[in-house]
Amino acid sequence: MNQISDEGYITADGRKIGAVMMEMKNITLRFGGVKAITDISFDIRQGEIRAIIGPNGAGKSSMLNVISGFYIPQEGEVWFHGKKRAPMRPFQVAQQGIARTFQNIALFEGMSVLDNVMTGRLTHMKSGMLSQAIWKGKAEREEVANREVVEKVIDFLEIQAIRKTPVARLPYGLKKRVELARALAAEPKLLLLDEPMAGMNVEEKEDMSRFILDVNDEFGTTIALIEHDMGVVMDLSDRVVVMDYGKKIGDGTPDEVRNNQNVIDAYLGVAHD
Ligand SMILES: Nc1ncnc2c1ncn2[C@@H]1O[C@H](COP(=O)(O)OP(=O)(O)OP(=O)(O)O)[C@@H](O)[C@H]1O
Repeated sequence: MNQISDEGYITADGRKIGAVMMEMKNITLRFGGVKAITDISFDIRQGEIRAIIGPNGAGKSSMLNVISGFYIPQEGEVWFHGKKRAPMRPFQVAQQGIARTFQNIALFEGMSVLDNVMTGRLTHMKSGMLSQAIWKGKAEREEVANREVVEKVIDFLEIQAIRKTPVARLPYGLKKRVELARALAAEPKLLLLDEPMAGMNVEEKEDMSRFILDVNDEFGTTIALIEHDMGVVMDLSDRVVVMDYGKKIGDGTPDEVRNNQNVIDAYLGVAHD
């Protein structure tokens, strides 16, 4: 990686990373007496794959929840595309182009893969029930356009064969892929992945890693992910934020983080899942 300038940097593998897309400034989040996040600042750049790592309870999911609007921090500011973000609800954050997957799969188990992925288009649907009744043509055109995006995502993630299958019948690894498909159907600018490889076998992890890299490469999607598998994190990410007990203890390229003594002491040097 070359030096980071305002415009961005070139990664070791030659990808062009752009300007800052999202900036977290001095974020503090409390749950009653528990401080989940203490005064953390970091940024995510256009086109980057950014990881957040740290031991259990470090505050990683809380941070992802702040980015996606599920939690409003008591202190600090969230900046997106150069503007300070007012406190907003998750659906408003989604409308700004931020989509996410969850640590525990959150799909509609009884619905087919196709219908689950279609729900990813909800933030793009402009026609309400009333206008659908009055302007049937417009609603139909919208439906066709939404279907096109969804079919493209289904092809891209190679899940055509299971498009009609109810999610409940799928093995775990495929469910995770369907969750990724639903998030991608929203055509996000920033994709948040909460432990995308958790519970997967080696082969499933390899598939998921490839899809994450392909999404970033093909659609230019910026990705922020939480992951415990260090091999995966170090392979996939351009830069890594390390959290411990709600504080930031490291931030840099995988190599910088790997050689950071605080990080080794708190996390990398000890056994973790
Ligand atoms: N909704 C909540 N109410 C109260 N405390 C919470 C809540 N969510 C998180 N916490 C606390 O905040 C701290 C950070 O939790 P968080 O889930 O963000 O950590 P994490 O790094 O994602 O952990 P893990 O790797 O185990 O998922 C923990 O002490 C946790 O108990």
